[in-house]
Amino acid sequence: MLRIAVPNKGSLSGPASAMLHEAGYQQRKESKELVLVDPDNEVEFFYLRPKDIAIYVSAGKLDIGITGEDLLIDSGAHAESILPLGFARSTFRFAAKPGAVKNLADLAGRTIATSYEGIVAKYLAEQGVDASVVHLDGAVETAIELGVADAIADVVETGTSLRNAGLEVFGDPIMRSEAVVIRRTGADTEDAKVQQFLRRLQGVLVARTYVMMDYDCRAEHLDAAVALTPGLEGPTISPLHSEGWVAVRAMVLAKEAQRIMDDLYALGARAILTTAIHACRL
Ligand SMILES: Nc1ncnc2c1ncn2[C@@H]1O[C@H](COP(=O)(O)OP(=O)(O)OP(=O)(O)O)[C@@H](O)[C@H]1O
Ligand SMILES: O=P(O)(O)OC[C@H]1O[C@H](OP(=O)(O)OP(=O)(O)O)[C@H](O)[C@@H]1O
Ligand SMILES: [Mg+2]
Repeated sequence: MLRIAVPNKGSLSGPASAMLHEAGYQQRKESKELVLVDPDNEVEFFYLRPKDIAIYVSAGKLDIGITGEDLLIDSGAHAESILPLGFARSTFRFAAKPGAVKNLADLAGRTIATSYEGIVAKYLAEQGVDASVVHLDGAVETAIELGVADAIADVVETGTSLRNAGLEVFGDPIMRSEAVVIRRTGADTEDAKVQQFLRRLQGVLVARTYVMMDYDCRAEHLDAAVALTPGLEGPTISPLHSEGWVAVRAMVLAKEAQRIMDDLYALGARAILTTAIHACRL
């Protein structure tokens, strides 16, 4: 049985379970379930606090886990990312009242509130800034107003939380993060079960990113059409019953599909269709 850690709460939890479900795995029906065995797929899921996942995986009892890159770094655990998953994308930044702190050097001798002490302490040490760090569990943006800190370091996605608290970022982003699959550093990822799990998730990522495009075009326009839809290995070309026409089928990036359809139409292609891909193995 492959043993996998899955976030039980917060921003990572819903999208992680949705991705596992799309990859054909059973997922828990209610949020109080802590362990779920999926016998058909020979997988056991452990629903754990996102901050703890890297620590469990590094201890070696769980084969892999899903967590945030920032949480992985913050934990300092002996674990590494093996597959980025494209959700829970965020940056990690310093912020303060406008004008109160202009740059990193201004933080010397000041207090910074954060839920990610590991990341902040490491970054300050690398940058040679001597500041105090105070740990808060969440809603860190309020710490300045309530006099607990001079600045904060927190996850920023849209920036709404900072704006609502009347704060402004300063300095370079400390790091960028997204959800990732992790394993214990140096663990055997050639293991067939781990490889199968990763291929399933990669299949979901591809199915979310690409659509299948079909169209008919005149044989003399085929080269120009194929340049627009090169596919992954190459498009499938089939003869049509009508003399001088061919049918073409290729995967294209979903976000480019409408532009490609316009360009194909302008070339004289017709019956241009796109269909969703539900699952795939490349
Ligand atoms: N608003 C957000 N947008 C995108 N990613 C986010 C956001 N907030 C947190 N994350 C990401 O989610 C992970 C944090 O997960 P975690 O569940 O600990 O925090 P949370 O979503 O803030 O939940 P909680 O309410 O329990 O603090 C990190 O990888 C972080 O980068
Ligand atoms: O830039 P934004 O789009 O506003 O997103 C960032 C905010 O989202 C998360 O907070 P969450 O709602 O999880 O509350 P928390 O601070 O209690 O963790 C994070 O900690 C930031 O506060
Ligand atoms: Mg949070």
